[in-house]
Amino acid sequence: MPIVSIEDVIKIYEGKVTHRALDRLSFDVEEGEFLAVMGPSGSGKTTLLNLISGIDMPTSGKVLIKGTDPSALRPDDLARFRRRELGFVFQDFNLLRMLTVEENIVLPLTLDRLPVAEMDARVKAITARLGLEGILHKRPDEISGGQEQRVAIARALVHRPSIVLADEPTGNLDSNAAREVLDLLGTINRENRTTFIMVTHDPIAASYCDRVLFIKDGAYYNEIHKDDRRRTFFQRILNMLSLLGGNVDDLSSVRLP
Ligand SMILES: Nc1ncnc2c1ncn2[C@@H]1O[C@H](COP(=O)(O)OP(=O)(O)OP(=O)(O)O)[C@@H](O)[C@H]1O
Repeated sequence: MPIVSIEDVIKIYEGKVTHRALDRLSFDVEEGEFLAVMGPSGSGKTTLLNLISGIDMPTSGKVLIKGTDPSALRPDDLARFRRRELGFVFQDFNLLRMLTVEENIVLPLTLDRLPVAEMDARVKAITARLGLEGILHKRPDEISGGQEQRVAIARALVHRPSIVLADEPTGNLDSNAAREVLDLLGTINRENRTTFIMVTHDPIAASYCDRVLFIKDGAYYNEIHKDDRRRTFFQRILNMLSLLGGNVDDLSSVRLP
């Protein structure tokens, strides 16, 4: 059974002007997959992540996460379901500036009222894994962007979610920090079999994934699967983006590092 199923989903925003942000979109994500979602600006990528995370509901069609329809859950159950099953990584890190690195990472566990010894053990394990031991008592303003994103990833993983949703996780990083973060996500994906769904505009970031799904005007456009070599996969992603058109950055300047 797929871990995420998007079944004929339509999302219409009602307002002064109604807007169909997703248009009969269907696809599955398999457990342990690392999926990138790409598409021009306004094609519905964030809307899709909001539906998967249960922040918003489809107008019609179904979103199933491990067979559960989040929109059918009561608010308390939905909150618990999101905390247990999902982790989130954002472009701007979303760390709490007043808290230390360690406090930011432990935060999701305090919401689940785990015993202190269990929380300590989990924070130790994840910070060792992500190489954050040396900065646990620093605050976000005292560390680099790449370190901030690693802290955000530790926070997303500390409660061992089955799915991590990442919205432009490398959008605010320089190319070296971006590569480190992508390598880290890839390692976690392989070793823990955590499923990743990553929205990105960046073909280099997408080339780290197993599959890239392209959407246009809220509808499925195409998808490509990784082959043996990242360089040729990257080139195929670029080709698809140029076919897709829309507001895609000047691709002629993009080169695989
Ligand atoms: N709350 C809302 N009310 C009305 N329209 C909305 C709302 N949120 C998004 N939209 C519209 O729905 C469409 C899809 O938006 P969405 O943010 O999902 O696109 P996106 O692919 O994530 O874009 P970007 O790459 O620029 O972040 C856009 O045309 C947007 O203007």
